[in-house]
This record gives sequence, structure tokens and C-alpha cells, in this order.
Amino acid sequence: MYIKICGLQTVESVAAAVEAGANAVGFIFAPGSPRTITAALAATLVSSVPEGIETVGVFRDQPLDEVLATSREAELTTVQLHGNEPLADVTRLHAAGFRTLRAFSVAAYNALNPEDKRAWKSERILLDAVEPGAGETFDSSELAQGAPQGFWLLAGGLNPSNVASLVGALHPHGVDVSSGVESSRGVKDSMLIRDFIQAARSIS
Ligand SMILES: O=C(O)c1ccccc1NCC(=O)[C@H](O)[C@H](O)COP(=O)(O)O
Repeated sequence: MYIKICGLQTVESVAAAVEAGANAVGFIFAPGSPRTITAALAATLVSSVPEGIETVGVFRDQPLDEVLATSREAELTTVQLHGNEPLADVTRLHAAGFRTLRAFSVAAYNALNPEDKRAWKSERILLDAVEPGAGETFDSSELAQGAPQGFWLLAGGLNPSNVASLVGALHPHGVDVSSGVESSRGVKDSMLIRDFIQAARSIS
């Protein structure tokens, strides 16, 4: 079970995620979020992350040159695209040496035609609610058309109480959380991070 803890802003919350066994820590660069941080702060946080744990920058419909510049400055391993970015952007990021995650709302993923679904098949996909980072769950019956065939992460309103049952029902390769490990919007809680990771791993 691959676990990403997203929207981190402090050395303490990064340490809590790393010590609890997260596979990836995420930093928000999309503007307008209470979790948005600068590349300079991200670089400081990334420097505290041991090798082998992915450091993920989250962007939404930002120019690719800006995504690349920020990701290089922060020394990220991975770029998560959370808007309407085309596969060509993912290909350019791979060519620049970054791993990627491409987020879709379940509705947007379902709306892809079979050819597009095949094209995305070899990429790592994150399925989320419509409004990212809002702690909203999506109706899992929306996945009736089928989950992605390759590696995919479940996100959207996960928390320590619901993650095990949703993983048991939907069988993602991993999970991603932000609001569900916060004591108030944008403020991470180390205890909730530990509880979440323990619960997510309890059935895997
Ligand atoms: O977290 C944000 O504020 C955010 C803003 C803009 C684009 C993406 C954002 N978050 C992306 C994530 O990967 C979240 O962890 C994911 O949407 C799940 O969030 P939540 O439902 O709050 O657990």
C-alpha cells in the first residue's frame, strides 16, 4: 500500500509522515490553496526527506516552464498535475527526469474515450473528488465503469476512519490524503498522520 501525505508545510509534519512510513510527501504549488508554499520553503522541507521517499509537487494548469522551474528549485522527485494537463506535458516531465502523477476527478476519468484511457494506461493516475484538497469523498459507484488498469491512487475525503474500508472495497494501489489528517484547514496533525498510515496499512 503506497501512501502519500499531501499539503505539508512544516518540518514537523514532514517528519511525522516520514517516521510513520509514508511513501510520498506532497507540497502544494497550485495558487489559491491554504496549503500553497514557495519553492524555497519546499526545498528546505525536501532536504529533510530521506532518499527513497517521493517528494511530490502539486500543480494545477500552470505553465510547464513554471512547473519545471519550481520542481528543479525545490529538488522534487515527482510532479503531480491536478488540472487539464495533456499527456504531452507528462512526457516532457519524464524527459526532464521527474516521476509523475496525473490527477483526474472520477467523472473526468470516466469521460475519457477508450483510446485516451489506453494512452494514459502506463502513467500513474490519482482519482480524486471534483474539488481537490477539500476533504470531499466521491461516490464509489462512480467507479463502476472500472478503475484505471495501471497503478492508481485513491484520494478525496479519506481519513483514519474510512480509509481501510474504502481500500478494501476499491483496491487501489495506494492512497493520498490531505484534509483527513488536519486539525483545521491547512494545519496538519501528526497524530492523525500516524493514525491514517496505520489504518491504511491495516488491511494490506
Ligand atoms: O490540497 C490542495 O489544497 C490542492 C489544491 C489544488 C490542487 C490540488 C490540491 N490537492 C491535491 C491532493 O493531492 C490532495 O491530497 C487530494 O486532493 C485529496 O485531498 P483531501 O480530499 O483533502 O484529502
